[in-house]
Amino acid sequence: MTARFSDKYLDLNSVKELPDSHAWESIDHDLPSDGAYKLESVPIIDLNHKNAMELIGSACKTWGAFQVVNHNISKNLLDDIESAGKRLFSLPMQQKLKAARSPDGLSGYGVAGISSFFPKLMWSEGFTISGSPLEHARRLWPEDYHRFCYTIQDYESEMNKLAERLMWLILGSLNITKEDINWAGSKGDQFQAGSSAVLQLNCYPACPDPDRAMGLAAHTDSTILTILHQSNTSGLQVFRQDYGWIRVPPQPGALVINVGDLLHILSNGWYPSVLHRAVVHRTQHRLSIAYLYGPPSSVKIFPIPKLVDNFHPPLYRAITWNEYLGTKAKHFDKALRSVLVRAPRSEFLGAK
Ligand SMILES: C=C1C[C@]23C[C@H]1CC[C@H]2[C@@]12CCC[C@@](C)(C(=O)O1)[C@H]2[C@@H]3C(=O)O
Ligand SMILES: O=C(O)CCC(=O)C(=O)O
Ligand SMILES: [Fe+2]
Repeated sequence: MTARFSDKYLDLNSVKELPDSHAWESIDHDLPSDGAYKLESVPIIDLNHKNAMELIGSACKTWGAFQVVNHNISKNLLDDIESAGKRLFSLPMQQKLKAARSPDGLSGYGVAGISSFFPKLMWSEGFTISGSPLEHARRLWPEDYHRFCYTIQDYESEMNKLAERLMWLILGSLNITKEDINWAGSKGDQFQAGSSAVLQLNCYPACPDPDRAMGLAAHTDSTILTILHQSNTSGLQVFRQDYGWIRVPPQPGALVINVGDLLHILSNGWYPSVLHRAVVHRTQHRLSIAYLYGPPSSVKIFPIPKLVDNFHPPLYRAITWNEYLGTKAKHFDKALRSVLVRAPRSEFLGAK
């Protein structure tokens, strides 16, 4: 079912009643923490802690996500990127549409790419930046596009350093060192060279009927890891087996780290990618900025040989980030399964 153009580009900020195009059926809003017992949320890890690596390893295994503090990203930069996002989303709709994402492109303004897999539209707007933001920024602010571009550049370069540091901490917790991965190089310079990250700005306007609306539907990220900066408004939830949806409360200055599908493959299934979603509010709007970090786009990703032995055969075949994004665009939540080496047993094939 495809939504009409007018639904897809509805100005959510001016809608007084939830339209049918955005009204979801049966959203599971019952959180275990609302009930009789409280389950804590993803751990908050101090990167200066002497056991940071072990703490991160155990968070990746049990949650597939954690928050970090003492990450060395300045408050100024976090505030700047948030203001840049606010400035963008508060532009009039006809201005934002000048930078609309083209049907076959990654970059630009529009609904989340995964929208086509759901019968209803999400209560959010997105702006995706892959490569230089110049062309789109010029269309948004013909007179004053530099400021936006500088902020994006600063933010991406700081995030790249943090993402790399986190990747080595995560892999380190599995006893993997820089010598075990040739594409990342001992200096990690290939990562710098290949444009290997995408920046996603998400805006969730206040919603007249939040219980029947979905900000961003449940998904895993097609990345090695994602660094998420959520403004001081709640909304992010992660799914934990046997418990259900758990809130990830905003913690001032902390960044949320998600394990993505490519790390799931690299770790041969030791660190599963985390299913997550964003819900919306009646009165508060919310902004989030996701730094989606991956390998150079044409490097083959496969289970790290050190993690493979007779008892742990490789679960996934080799695939590049580019190929994986194509697979995700086609199979969405069945993408990871389609990269499995062995065909899944028939009972796992599901109805579709
Ligand atoms: C590099 C990426 C990763 C993408 C696709 C492409 C550009 C935009 C990313 C997101 C961002 C929003 C959630 C998501 C699920 C979406 O719809 O677009 C992400 C998706 C993925 O992680 O699969
Ligand atoms: O807004 C959020 O908290 C989640 C965003 C997200 O999952 C994404 O951009 O991939
Ligand atoms: Fe995500």
